[in-house]
Amino acid sequence: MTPPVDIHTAASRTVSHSWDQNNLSTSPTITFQSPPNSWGGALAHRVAPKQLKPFNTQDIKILLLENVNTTGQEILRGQGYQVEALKTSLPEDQLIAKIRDVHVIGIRSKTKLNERVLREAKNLLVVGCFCIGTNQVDLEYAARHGISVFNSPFANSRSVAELVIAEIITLARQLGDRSNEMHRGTWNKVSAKCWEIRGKTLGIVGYGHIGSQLSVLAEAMGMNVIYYDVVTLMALGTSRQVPTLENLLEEADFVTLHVPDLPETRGMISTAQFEKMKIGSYLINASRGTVVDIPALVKAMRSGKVAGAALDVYPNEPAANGDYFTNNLNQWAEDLRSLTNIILTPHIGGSTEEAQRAIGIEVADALVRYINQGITLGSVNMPEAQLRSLTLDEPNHARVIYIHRNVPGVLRKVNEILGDHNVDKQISDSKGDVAYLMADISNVRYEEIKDITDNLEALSSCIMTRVLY
Ligand SMILES: NC(=O)C1=CN([C@@H]2O[C@H](COP(=O)(O)OP(=O)(O)OC[C@H]3O[C@@H](n4cnc5c(N)ncnc54)[C@H](O)[C@@H]3O)[C@@H](O)[C@H]2O)C=CC1
Ligand SMILES: O=C(O)C(=O)COP(=O)(O)O
Repeated sequence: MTPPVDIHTAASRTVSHSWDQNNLSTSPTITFQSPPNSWGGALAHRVAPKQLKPFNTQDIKILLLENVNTTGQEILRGQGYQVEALKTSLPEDQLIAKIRDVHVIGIRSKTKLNERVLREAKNLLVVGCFCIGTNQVDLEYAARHGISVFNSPFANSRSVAELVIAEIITLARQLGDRSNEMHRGTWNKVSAKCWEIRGKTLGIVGYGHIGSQLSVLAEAMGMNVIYYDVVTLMALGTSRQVPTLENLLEEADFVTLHVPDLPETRGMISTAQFEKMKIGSYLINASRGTVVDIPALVKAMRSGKVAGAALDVYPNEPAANGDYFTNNLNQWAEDLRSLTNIILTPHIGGSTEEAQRAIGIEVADALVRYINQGITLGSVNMPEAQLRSLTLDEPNHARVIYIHRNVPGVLRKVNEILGDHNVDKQISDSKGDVAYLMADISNVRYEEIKDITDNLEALSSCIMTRVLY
């Protein structure tokens, strides 16, 4: 095909991984649509954004796992992308087979995108975590291979906080047990060891989006709130930060965990911590299953040290709904099921209509912005870079995106390559070993785009190059 001179009608692949020469698309002719209005004020501007190519949007293949909300699916389909949406996560081998083919993957908390899986993802540009946690993705490996990762940092925080409030009262009044008894036909009216929550102390471990929201709700119900966090944070209401986890455990009637999955938080609540807790206190974990040593919890509950617990998360969680909560999945599952006053829920902390809709919109918008415009605002593993959109007033402009290793001298070399053009605007930022450069250049002829791409890819620092025009 003879390329036309006008870059607006040009058809050429101008995005590539330096480590993979598989074409993302070989015949793109349709332009991208404009980003949605939900970008918000910061990105809005008066002149209509130009539709950037080179891809036929229908060439962009997206795999959505774990029942991503239809709001998100519709935004992506509205762009013309090919979207396959599955209700469950996939076993690793099936995931590998599918991920080889796609440019974008959307997941929730179950799908593990570890190095083994990502190594096979030769065409992958971007990952959307349609949830808060990103511990299921090897963020560093992804960044080093030019794959940006986005999430929704707080759209389900309120849902988790409300669930925890419900659990505090449910545990204090042994509602789960009374309800189970009634379901079995047993009337068992008791008040022994059933309490009001008014005046009791709630200890929040991790005072971030969820912990701080919970703090406000708990105080409104008359609880005293203390919290422990590795950083010093402003206390909301009359809550109080305590200096150590031990202080919190010794003082709290209810301990609730809201920390991310990190090496330091794994097994954070184990035998030594249960020993510090008050006799007859309660434990709630809606963070990650790795944070609590479950056999130690079982022991603490059998001994009466812990009067009740609510667990929403587990070290191993099944890929789909079904009768999976057995010892085959987690070796202590039957022990947990045999305890009284324990609420076991299947990781539903963020599972409300409101949260899932909001997450769908937020993450899908971020993916569209990244695919169509290269904007990394909100990325959890790339430097955040934003340039205002190219507009129809700028006909022969191109946006150069260069993801590269963060080593000295790169900018000079890139600017030599772009040197024959006027660089209208440029942004460059780094995060650890990876840097992200975006430059809008003017007076670009179609023939020059391939040269620019080839020259950038020839640099030893190159991770991935995209030229949008
Ligand atoms: N059950 C569910 O469905 C959901 C679970 N989650 C989990 O909840 C976690 C917390 O969520 P957010 O509040 O949004 O996170 P966040 O990032 O806003 O807050 C986490 C807080 O934990 C603190 N922290 C980190 N390491 C710590 C340590 N070793 N000791 C004490 N504090 C520590 C941080 O400084 C931060 O203030 C998420 O990472 C996710 O794993 C989130 C949403 C839904
Ligand atoms: O948002 C999170 O981190 C959660 O744990 C919720 O995960 P989910 O979307 O329900 O798989």
